[in-house]
Amino acid sequence: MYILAIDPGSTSTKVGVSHNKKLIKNSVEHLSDEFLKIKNVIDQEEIRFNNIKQFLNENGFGDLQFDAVVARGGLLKPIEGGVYLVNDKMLADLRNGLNGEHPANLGGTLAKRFADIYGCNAYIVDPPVIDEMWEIAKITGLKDIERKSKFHALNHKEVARRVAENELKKKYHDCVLIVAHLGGGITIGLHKYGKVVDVNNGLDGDGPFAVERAGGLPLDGLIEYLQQNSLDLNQLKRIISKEAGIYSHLKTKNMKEVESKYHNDDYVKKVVDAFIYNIVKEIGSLFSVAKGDVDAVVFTGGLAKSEFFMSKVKDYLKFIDKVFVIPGEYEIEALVNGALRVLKGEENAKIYK
Ligand SMILES: Nc1ncnc2c1ncn2[C@@H]1O[C@H](COP(=O)(O)OP(=O)(O)O)[C@@H](O)[C@H]1O
Ligand SMILES: CCCC(=O)OP(=O)(O)O
Repeated sequence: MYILAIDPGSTSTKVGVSHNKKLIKNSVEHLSDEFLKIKNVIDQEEIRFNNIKQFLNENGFGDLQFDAVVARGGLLKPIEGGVYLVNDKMLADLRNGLNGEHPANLGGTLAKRFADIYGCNAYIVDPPVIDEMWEIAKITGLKDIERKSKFHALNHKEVARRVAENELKKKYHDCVLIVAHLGGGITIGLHKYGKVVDVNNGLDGDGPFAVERAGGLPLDGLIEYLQQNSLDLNQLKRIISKEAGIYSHLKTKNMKEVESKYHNDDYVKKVVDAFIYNIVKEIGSLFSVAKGDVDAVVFTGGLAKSEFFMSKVKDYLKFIDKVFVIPGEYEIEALVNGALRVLKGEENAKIYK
């Protein structure tokens, strides 16, 4: 069976072509001035579609007859985890940015365009809005405001399954894990018996600050900041999700560069130490609500590739028996596996309503 997997990021789209347990992965870069000028994510669809098509043609995949096209889904309404058929309702919600703006909104629309060419189905798997959160974890100190589940669900679930099966020799559904995805955004979630029962919203200002994201902010400071800088809400949202975090302090999103300056620049050291402090604080809070009954803590994402950052967090976590590092992300693998489960009849595709 041939499967095409599509995972849109901010300036690239990761593409996977899978056939009989072989997987070829590549990152298709969108670097044209025309692309970089586009303000709304959803308006990037045409360029991304053409770039992916060009990649398939140039790499000998142009004539393949795919059996399914599968993509990282976007900011839909909150739904349970699983594989979903891309339908008209989903396409409309993705195009309208129902629950926010994110490159993953293009996953479903691109998958559908390619699937229509091959005459097969398009699917999404575990989009960032899957919501398995305990009700207690959603209640905040203001009646009308609820915490939302928006996280790197696809990679969280895949690495959690891998650690459960390969390291702990248990089923994912029998484990309690704290998974920390450390990338441009950071999400740290408590996986209890197969469900992500508490996790910080990695996009909109919750949890630890990340490479480009603000995380939770003191409200009085935020109100003053909004007034002093005369910002409208869209500008504020952009700052919180793209121009905050490490970037707001150090004016770079390249954490290798940050790492190289740590020992020679006092301000870099101060910010990085605070960055690590906030990550382990979030892990500690989940450890507490799990009453300390945790099989393992798992680190993943781009920053988990760095021995420097990993040794700093591990230094705080000496009280936890098992800490695993699964560097990078396994989103393409998770997409292919999801589509295969449906094609083999092991799982039914859910219908988005
Ligand atoms: N080997 C490494 N050492 C330190 N930082 C790294 C390394 N590899 C990637 N990063 C950092 O990880 C971040 C990107 O992580 P990634 O999970 O790829 O993010 P995203 O998918 O959110 O863009 C960047 O800030 C990048 O500089
Ligand atoms: C937290 C929701 C998904 C997300 O933020 O993904 P990226 O960090 O890859 O933008």
